[in-house]
Amino acid sequence: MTRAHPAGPRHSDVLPAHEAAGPVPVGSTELDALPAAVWPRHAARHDDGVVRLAGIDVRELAERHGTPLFVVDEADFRSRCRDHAEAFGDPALVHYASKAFLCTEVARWVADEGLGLDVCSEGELATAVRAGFPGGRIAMHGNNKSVAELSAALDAGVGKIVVDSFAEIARLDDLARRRDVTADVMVRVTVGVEAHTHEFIATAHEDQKFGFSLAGGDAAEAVRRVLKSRGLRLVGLHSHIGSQIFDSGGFELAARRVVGLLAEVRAEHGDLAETASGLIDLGGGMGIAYTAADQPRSASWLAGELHAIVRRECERAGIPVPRIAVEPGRAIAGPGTVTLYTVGTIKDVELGGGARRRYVSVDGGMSDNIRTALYDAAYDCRLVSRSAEGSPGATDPGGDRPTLCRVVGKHCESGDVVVRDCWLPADLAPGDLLAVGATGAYCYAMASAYNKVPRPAVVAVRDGVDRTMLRRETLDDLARLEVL
Ligand SMILES: Cc1ncc(COP(=O)(O)O)c(C=O)c1O
Ligand SMILES: N[C@@H](CCCC[NH3+])C(=O)O
Repeated sequence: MTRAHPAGPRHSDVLPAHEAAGPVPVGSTELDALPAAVWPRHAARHDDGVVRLAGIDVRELAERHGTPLFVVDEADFRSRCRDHAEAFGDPALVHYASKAFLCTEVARWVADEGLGLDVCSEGELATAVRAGFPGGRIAMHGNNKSVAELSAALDAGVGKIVVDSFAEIARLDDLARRRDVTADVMVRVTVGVEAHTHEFIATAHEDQKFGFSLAGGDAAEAVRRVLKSRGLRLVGLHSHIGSQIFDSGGFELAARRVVGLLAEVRAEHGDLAETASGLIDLGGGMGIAYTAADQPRSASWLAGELHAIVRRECERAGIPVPRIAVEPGRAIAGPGTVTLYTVGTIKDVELGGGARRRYVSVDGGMSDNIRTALYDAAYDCRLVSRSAEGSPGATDPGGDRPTLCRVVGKHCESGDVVVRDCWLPADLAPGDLLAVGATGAYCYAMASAYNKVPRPAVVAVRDGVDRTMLRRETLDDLARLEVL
């Protein structure tokens, strides 16, 4: 086991919550700021103090669609697709990891931008198919793909299936031969890298469920079995080390080890130029800024690093340089979306020793954002329906200070926290709109209807126009599975 950069950079997902809130803002300008790395590329606070998203007043959005509301900046999403495509030199080598957020419309955007799509269930695949996503540009993942899922993938003409277990290799070979087709597969390799991220979202250390161990020899054996199977064709090797990663150390180590396996495969099986030597997929995991404390790297920087390391390792091993594919999810979907909430109640709680905490309850919570409860994630939260200017203490350093708040949801759970600590104006009041930034990845995708709270709507905004992509769940929707 190798730990990549054990003392790596600190970022908001690992900061103690009070530190994640940042220093006390000195005035309304700081309270009103929308840190550029965190907020959508087309978010701006206008002179009237109200935030516009792609030119649309957040109060209008709340009025038309209700809150909580996910607002997706379409041009932001698309521009991040392009950033990655340019960085990696070919849009088809960038597979958007649809688990971050997927609906039919988003699948169309990804198709439009020429990217590939990574799916990991029959449901994600069905959404892609419904969108008319070209099957050949889809890759299918999963550590326990069922016969039904593998069959659906073959029927959809999925371009690549990333095999993850010996049972799956046999299962897929059988299904492909029955259909008289050859399935293109990649072997998912567990490279033994402990990525510097939350333990729940690290995926390349040995002790976990994904992939074939490199160190234990299973990866080499998986390659042997694929090469022996008449229904399968090996098109590359795959590694994914985890998610929300800021430094390149883990990716570098993974790349080095995958290239090492590639060299072994060539030594054992000869020149597979048309097949395994052609492609390595280094997965997703690129970190984004959730608060101003986070400093994510650009796609072009990461692409430069990965290309350099793969080239160097291939030269050292004396093998041809493969193409490099990646699967960013969060880095494409995350920063362009915000969640709008309406403040419902405000409560000050004595903590002892004179300390107090202000609980600000909003109309959503852990059902639309489980990441805070699950990973202790930090978020940037702002008052967006008006400026903090005029709020007591916001402009007068001698007056009441901006208040350190905990933004909580409406669920029957004390861990129902949306933003553990953030500074908000002292005069925040019921009816004010708050927005939480960078909620495009793994928020709606992991939403639930806990406490029978309906899931929010998701709207796309672009050039002053808003469009509902997913309508708000209704009480009737919640009852639709009941068999009476
Ligand atoms: C195999 C695979 N690829 C890509 C991703 C996308 O990760 P991220 O959204 O962090 O880029 C994941 C999720 O961690 C994954 O499991
Ligand atoms: N759901 C996680 C990431 C796991 C990604 C899937 N392998 C998150 O919110 O950060």
